Amino acid sequence: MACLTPPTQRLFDARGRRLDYADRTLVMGILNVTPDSFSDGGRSAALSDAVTNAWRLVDEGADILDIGGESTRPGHTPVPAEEELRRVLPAVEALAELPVPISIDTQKASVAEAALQRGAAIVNDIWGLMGDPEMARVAAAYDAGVVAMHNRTNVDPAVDIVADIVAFFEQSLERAARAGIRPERMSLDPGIGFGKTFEQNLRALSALGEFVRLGFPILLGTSRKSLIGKVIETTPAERLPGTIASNVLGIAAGCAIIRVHDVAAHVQAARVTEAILHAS
Ligand SMILES: Nc1nc2c(c(=O)[nH]1)N=C(COP(=O)(O)OP(=O)(O)O)CN2
Ligand SMILES: Nc1ccc(C(=O)O)cc1
Repeated sequence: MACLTPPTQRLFDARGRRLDYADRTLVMGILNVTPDSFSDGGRSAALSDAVTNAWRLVDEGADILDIGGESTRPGHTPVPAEEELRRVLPAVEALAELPVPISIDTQKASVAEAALQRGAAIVNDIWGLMGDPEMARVAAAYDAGVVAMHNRTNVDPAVDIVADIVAFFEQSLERAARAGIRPERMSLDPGIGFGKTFEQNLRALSALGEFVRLGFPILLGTSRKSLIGKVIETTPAERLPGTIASNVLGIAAGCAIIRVHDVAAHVQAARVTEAILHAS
């Protein structure tokens, strides 16, 4: 199988924006320019709010800014490409001078390409290059970084989710290799909250070390998600403590990137976690 071999250095390289995760976890700040995202919908839908919130996330210590124009929460209504472009492109353009790389959170190759043309550096695909058939080609053409997230169309409680995630990653890496994407450009994400039962989400979180051992940077996205509300009844706005708990364990397991709404709190949590890990 034409699978990518893992990079030799702990560097995630997106269009020359080198993200070093050897000594510290990278924090990806979430900017949803949507009216309906599950926890921050509407907060950055107006361009002036998007710009203000983006700079705040960077001031708080975000290493990457993830811009999304379609909520993919369970039960979401799909957004046509024209509408998604109308939402994300002004934000990508207005934030081109940001000191951190922009990642475009989209499942559409046309949206990814338009954002890459305007300076985005990373494609964050919730279908791990296995959805839109043009996605891998577009990422390769721009030498973009890629976040390949595991997902499933059907939730199946009987599936061994860890084996399913590893098999999916292998297929994503094969697609990436075929399209000419370099190993240093790839990161993998188990897709917490996507196509999984509550038990499977917990199982995936408890097996992060197995994904880390594949050798590619692992991105973890648990921020304010419903699995936290299932453990302890809370609204999304009340889930920061549970989010931090999951990310601290993710860092201890070797994850390279955490994707979060609450950047300042996670920068502090990450630095303290790393200080303790380095002392041992
Ligand atoms: N790579 C990756 N991408 C993601 C992930 C994730 O875990 N990993 N979670 C999301 C859901 O969170 P968001 O706050 O963006 O919610 P929304 O889908 O309602 O906009 C959206 N995008
Ligand atoms: N896009 C998503 C948004 C939210 C969740 C969740 O709360 O589990 C999952 C996916």
